[in-house]
Amino acid sequence: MLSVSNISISSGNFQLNSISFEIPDAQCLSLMGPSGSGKTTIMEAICGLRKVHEGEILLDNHDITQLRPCDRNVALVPQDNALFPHLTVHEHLAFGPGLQKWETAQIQQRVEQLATELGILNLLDRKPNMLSGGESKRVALGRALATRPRLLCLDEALTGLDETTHAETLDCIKSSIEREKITTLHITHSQQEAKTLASIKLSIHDLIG
Ligand SMILES: Nc1ncnc2c1ncn2[C@@H]1O[C@H](COP(=O)(O)OP(=O)(O)OP(=O)(O)O)[C@@H](O)[C@H]1O
Repeated sequence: MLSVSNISISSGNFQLNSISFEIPDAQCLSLMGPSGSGKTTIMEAICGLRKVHEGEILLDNHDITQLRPCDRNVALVPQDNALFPHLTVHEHLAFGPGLQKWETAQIQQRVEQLATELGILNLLDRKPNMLSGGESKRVALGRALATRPRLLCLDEALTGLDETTHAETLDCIKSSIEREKITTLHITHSQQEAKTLASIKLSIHDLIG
């Protein structure tokens, strides 16, 4: 469960105060609202990429408010995927488990499991410049899920895909979230995405009053 209590965050002159919300275990919350209203700022604070001046963020009752991003057990899929140009798909999926020093056999098992579930088993030797938009998104999702984080953050993760790929990738994300039983924070402008993924829908206006 994610519990955000009365946090204050700033980006330059932009300031958000007293932001509070909860996401129960294994549920997906879709956060919606106009451009520039602060959705990404909130997500970045939860990921540890932005300083929280007041309040606290609890993940499974563990206070992560001031932890380093890598110590939070939180994974992010950014809008542009941020894949590593020099790494293969296999290396992307193995990246997090490798950093956490998993045993080689465990890493291989997890890579094969995710690649199978995400439908990218045939792409394991490719680098990002040889992937389509939908394939790149699946790789970014696989990399995010690899270490079995406690929270998945999807920041407008499906923007820019054509209609068919969008629908297929949305289904793929929904299946992954359900299979992995992962608590998810999803930022979107799309009612359709929210309807498909979310058990809780929240407008940023509900948070800032
Ligand atoms: N590094 C920064 N320095 C100054 N202002 C910033 C910085 N990052 C974001 N902002 C400002 O903070 C505000 C909130 O931005 P944020 O990206 O959180 O909005 P958003 O709701 O996610 O928007 P969008 O839907 O367009 O992605 C905006 O006014 C933006 O200009």
